[in-house]
Amino acid sequence: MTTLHIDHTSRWFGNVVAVNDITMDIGPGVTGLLGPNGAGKSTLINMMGGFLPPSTGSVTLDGAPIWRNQAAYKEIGLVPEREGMYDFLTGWDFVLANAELHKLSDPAAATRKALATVEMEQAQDRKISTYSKGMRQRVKMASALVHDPSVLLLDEPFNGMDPRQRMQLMQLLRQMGDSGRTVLFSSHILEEVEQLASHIEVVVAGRHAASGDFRKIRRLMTDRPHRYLVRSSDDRRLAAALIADASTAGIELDWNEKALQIQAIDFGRFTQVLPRLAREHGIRLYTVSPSDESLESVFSYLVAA
Ligand SMILES: Nc1ncnc2c1ncn2[C@@H]1O[C@H](COP(=O)(O)OP(=O)(O)OP(=O)(O)O)[C@@H](O)[C@H]1O
Repeated sequence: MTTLHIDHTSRWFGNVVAVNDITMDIGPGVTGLLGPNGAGKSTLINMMGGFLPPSTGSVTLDGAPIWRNQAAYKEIGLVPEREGMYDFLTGWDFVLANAELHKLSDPAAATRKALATVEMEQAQDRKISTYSKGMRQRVKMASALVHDPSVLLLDEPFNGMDPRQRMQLMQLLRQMGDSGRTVLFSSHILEEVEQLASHIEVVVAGRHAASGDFRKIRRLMTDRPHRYLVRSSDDRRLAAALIADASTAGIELDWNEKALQIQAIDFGRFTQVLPRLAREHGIRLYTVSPSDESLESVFSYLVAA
């Protein structure tokens, strides 16, 4: 078993609280760390990878603190988000350098194996400066895998990849999860996480917002109250008819937009009731549009829940 345990962990930078009292366990298989930009995902991953100490709380691997623990570093591979690499090196040299840093007994053999795992043998002797985004990502991956770690952490690994590269990486991560490794990757895209992760942890504004399989997270996100902006031929009459219905929790007249702002608590029912009531009262609907569909608002709802 290889389990990361994050226990009441916070991390701040000056006045900025990047991670705020988070507790979670990450075990074998593929876990998705989902959250909008600035949620604290990279900070969490850097603490799990031993690149950053927590300000308070603890981050451990099978019970042992990770920060400045060489034994733990041998078990962990980290693929960072940043693009900065040594462009003048070849892919081979880049991965070999990491194998040597880990003081592996046969660095060349380990490098060969890692580059084969990510199918980069063909391009291994080219300079990194000539690589595409996907190739760079794969070489970073090989470098993180060269010491055969049981925990693999990836920060936004799918950013900027084309669909084919994305599928290849998903397949590789799935295989690693199936083979008993602990694989954690961060993303701000729910669909990406759904496709790959058997378990999802959601963080928002430095806090832990939800955890579960994708069905649970999807349900949490679609069951939330929805806000709609509605324009019609008779907003006042429509508001009076709607407020009597249980699907609606609140209605405001928005003077700027010259429209109704409607808070629907039963999404399914509301989408049926609105056109029916409009028809019954002879009201024409001009606009019906969600006014809070941004990922941020969905995430904020999860935090408040
Ligand atoms: N070294 C640092 N110094 C100061 N502030 C930092 C530092 N690292 C992160 N932060 C701040 O901490 C917060 C969380 O950042 P973090 O990079 O962990 O989030 P993220 O979820 O990975 O977002 P993104 O996907 O945009 O990188 C942000 O407000 C960020 O500006």
